Amino acid sequence: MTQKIVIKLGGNILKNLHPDFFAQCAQLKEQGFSIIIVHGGGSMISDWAQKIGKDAQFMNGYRVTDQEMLTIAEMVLAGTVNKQIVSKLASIGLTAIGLSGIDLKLIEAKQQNTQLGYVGEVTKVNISALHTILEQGWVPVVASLGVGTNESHYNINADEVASAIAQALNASHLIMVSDVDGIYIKTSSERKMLHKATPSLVEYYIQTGEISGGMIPKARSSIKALQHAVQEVWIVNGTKPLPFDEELFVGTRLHQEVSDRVTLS
Ligand SMILES: Nc1ncnc2c1ncn2[C@@H]1O[C@H](COP(=O)(O)OP(=O)(O)O)[C@@H](O)[C@H]1O
Ligand SMILES: CC(=O)N[C@@H](CCC(=O)OP(=O)(O)O)C(=O)O
Repeated sequence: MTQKIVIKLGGNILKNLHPDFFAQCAQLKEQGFSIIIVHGGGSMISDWAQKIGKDAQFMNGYRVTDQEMLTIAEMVLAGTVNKQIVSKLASIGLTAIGLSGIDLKLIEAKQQNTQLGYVGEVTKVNISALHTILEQGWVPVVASLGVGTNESHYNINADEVASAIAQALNASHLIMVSDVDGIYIKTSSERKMLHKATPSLVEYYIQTGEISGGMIPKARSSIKALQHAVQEVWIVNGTKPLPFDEELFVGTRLHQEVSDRVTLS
């Protein structure tokens, strides 16, 4: 079976993605990997909300989403952002199909927390729909929305959608492309990048408050993916080329606890 790589694109990085990013996606496909792109667009949702005089409000990295904000999120994520990425992939010769988690009921969800309104957490990924798309050799580009029972729609953190898809597809890698080099940790005298870490270390830094804001859902989603057979999660800066050369790796590389590792002989 072909190995799968899930690539998550954060909203902040979309305007400043390294010019080679899409060509690198094409190279992965040429090398025989299936790739799945999941995207957010948090900063664009906030910009459009502001245009109609609506302030963005967050709790632990999640956007408080009332009906009006959900509508903005749907327009921005499934509309402009999704189609921009599809067009970029098409421009380098890949056949990309843009979907939101609502299409094909790709992402089923339930309300995460009543205080957040229409924010969902993933309950199910429609794997057979994704397999059908991948079997065509197409690249699915998934906007982070979900559908609940009674057809309600939800705004879902894109890191969580990417992680759920990586888990469901048994992806080998989940690559979180963000606007920071990786996870930074403050020591008494300096701010250092965490180059390699296990889930328990990441959880520790969430508890100490070193990891905060939007990095909390990213870190927790990464931990979940690793607990479900994803071999590695990378948190990398999208202004730089994807670091496929191990020697030149820049970013945070998260791997399973040593005792959890499955060795293939
Ligand atoms: N320990 C940390 N290391 C790096 N970034 C952190 C850390 N704690 C909080 N952050 C914040 O998390 C942000 C990344 O999360 P987010 O903005 O949601 O990214 P994305 O849009 O790529 O999903 C960083 O820009 C930074 O402001
Ligand atoms: C519930 C929730 O917070 N949803 C996110 C969905 C977009 C997202 O995750 O975008 P980034 O990847 O750019 O952060 C939001 O509304 O901002």
